[in-house]
Amino acid sequence: MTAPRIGFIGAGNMATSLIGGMLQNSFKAGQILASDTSAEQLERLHRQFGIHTTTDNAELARDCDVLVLSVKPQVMQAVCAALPAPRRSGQLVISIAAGITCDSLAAWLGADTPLIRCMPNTPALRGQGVSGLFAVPRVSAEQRKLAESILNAVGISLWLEQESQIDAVTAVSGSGPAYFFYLMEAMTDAGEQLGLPREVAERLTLFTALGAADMAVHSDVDTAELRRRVTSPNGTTERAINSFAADDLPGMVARAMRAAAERSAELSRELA
Ligand SMILES: NC(=O)C1=CN([C@@H]2O[C@H](COP(=O)(O)OP(=O)(O)OC[C@H]3O[C@@H](n4cnc5c(N)ncnc54)[C@H](O)[C@@H]3O)[C@@H](O)[C@H]2O)C=CC1
Ligand SMILES: O=C(O)[C@@H]1CCC=N1
Repeated sequence: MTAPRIGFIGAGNMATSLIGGMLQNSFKAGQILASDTSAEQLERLHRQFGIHTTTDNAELARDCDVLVLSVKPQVMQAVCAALPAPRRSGQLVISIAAGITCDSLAAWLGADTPLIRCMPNTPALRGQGVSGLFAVPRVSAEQRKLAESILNAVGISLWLEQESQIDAVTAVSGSGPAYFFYLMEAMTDAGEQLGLPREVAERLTLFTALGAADMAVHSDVDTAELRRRVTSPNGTTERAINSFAADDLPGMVARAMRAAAERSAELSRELA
């Protein structure tokens, strides 16, 4: 069987992360195509990855076995409406856009389109991505496997039973890297305020984050227990954790993630 051709419509941050991760895995540059309105963005991608690029979205729709719709939610309807119809038989469409429902995509692309909604995240670039996937019933087992092969090349993927769960996935892992980056920014700033050179504070912060995440992923015990093991009675960590608790860190996180999930659902209504 010839390698499936995968076309990314919208070649921005997330598409770049996915393409970069795929090329470090089993995918070849010759089977990946990307289109974008920005010639500059395409030139960068072509130089970086050696993939075929074009400003013509329709070319990808004609040539590819899988279309990955990776434009911003606000332009998705116009992008879908401008694609040629009917498309290749059996062509799978994967949308990674926050908040765009399968019903909307089916209305814009045709009711018989095999559709998968996916919420990836940018660590895909390093093969450390995590994605939630939801397929409409008309997607075949083979097409599900094809989607998995793309997302598993850049990390891990989890299938969802209900489409509405994508809002929660967006709040947890889609937006999640930004929360950790924000915490790392704050820890670096605080380390500098405590008298460390900025580069030293940053290095300490980043490797602590990496080490903690790696330990948690490979641990037999949960993160609460791992936290307890760092926290000596009446020691330094206890003071810091008590300070976080007094400022209601868990409540802050819950409110922020609720806001993200609500925004995802709101986008679905706004852009339907
Ligand atoms: N950035 C992230 O961490 C994540 C983003 N997403 C989703 O991925 C999608 C893309 O997000 P980003 O990559 O962050 O945005 P981005 O702005 O970096 O990329 C979007 C690209 O689409 C291009 N574009 C605009 N109009 C176009 C058109 N008519 N035809 C072809 N290309 C066009 C833009 O020039 C841009 O390069 C969004 O729908 C977002 O919800 C999903 C998960 C994570
Ligand atoms: O902020 C956003 O809307 C997109 C979706 C998840 C991450 N970035």
